[in-house]
Amino acid sequence: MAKSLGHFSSLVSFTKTQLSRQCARLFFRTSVRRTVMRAVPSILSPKARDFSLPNPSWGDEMMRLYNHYNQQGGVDPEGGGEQGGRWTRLPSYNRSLKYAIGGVYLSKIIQSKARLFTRNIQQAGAAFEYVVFYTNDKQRCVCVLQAGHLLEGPPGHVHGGAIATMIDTVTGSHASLLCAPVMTANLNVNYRSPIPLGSTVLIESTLGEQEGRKMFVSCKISSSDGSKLHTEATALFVSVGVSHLLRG
Ligand SMILES: CCCCCCCC(=O)SCCNC(=O)CCNC(=O)[C@H](O)C(C)(C)COP(=O)(O)OP(=O)(O)OC[C@H]1O[C@@H](n2cnc3c(N)ncnc32)[C@H](O)[C@@H]1OP(=O)(O)O
Repeated sequence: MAKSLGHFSSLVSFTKTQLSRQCARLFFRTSVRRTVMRAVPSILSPKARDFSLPNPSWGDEMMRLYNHYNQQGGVDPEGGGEQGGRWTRLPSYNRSLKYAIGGVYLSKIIQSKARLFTRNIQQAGAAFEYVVFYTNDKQRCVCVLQAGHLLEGPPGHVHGGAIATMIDTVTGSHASLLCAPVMTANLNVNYRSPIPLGSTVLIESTLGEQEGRKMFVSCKISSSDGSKLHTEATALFVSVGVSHLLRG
């Protein structure tokens, strides 16, 4: 009896060892497969996430203005006419590199941890929620911005640096539509009235003179109903070669 029990326990321990080896192999195989299956689409995927699409953090005013500009054939509220009167949404990625051909792949190779300043907060609605639209003739852009609680400067209001960041982003995106890549050479900001934290505002960018590689762009931020002027700015962008960016 004791002998047969001994046989039984050694059989159990043998089976256990075999089983654990099999399990380990299986686990290794499935986890490797899982890792590869997860990595492959992200490496091969030609699509980058577009951050300018609505998410649940967008409030009523943000959604109302998004729908207003996003409507097919939505017209310019200031009556820009047939040519400049229709708005097209500009996609927005977490690296400007992703706008380039093959940029999704390049962003995995070049400084893969780098992220666009305005698109690097994980929590939706906590910082910059925005969408940019441009007119067909590319003379004007409008950005609908919902300023989240992490952008505080003076109590209850948006930080001046965050405002300048959004002006640089909108005017820079505008200039890039016409002649990418560009770099900001000069930015002048006049703060006229504070922007309440959590509010939705309109950032309007208008193309000014173009002189060779130089592009002058003006910009204003107003309350979503247009009744209050918050900020005015002018910016100069200089178009640069890719080598200028790589030179650092
Ligand atoms: C999708 C998200 C978009 C976000 C967009 C964000 C854009 C950014 O924030 S870029 C980052 C901040 N900017 C920088 O770091 C730029 C640093 N500066 C530079 O790299 C260079 O000085 C640069 C590219 C601006 C100009 O250099 P370079 O290409 O050698 O041009 P350069 O020959 O000096 O000047 C070209 C013209 O611009 C004029 N210019 C250059 N800088 C300035 C300036 N600060 N003020 C006025 N004019 C200027 C020059 O006088 C010259 O004019 P002209 O042709 O009439 O003689």
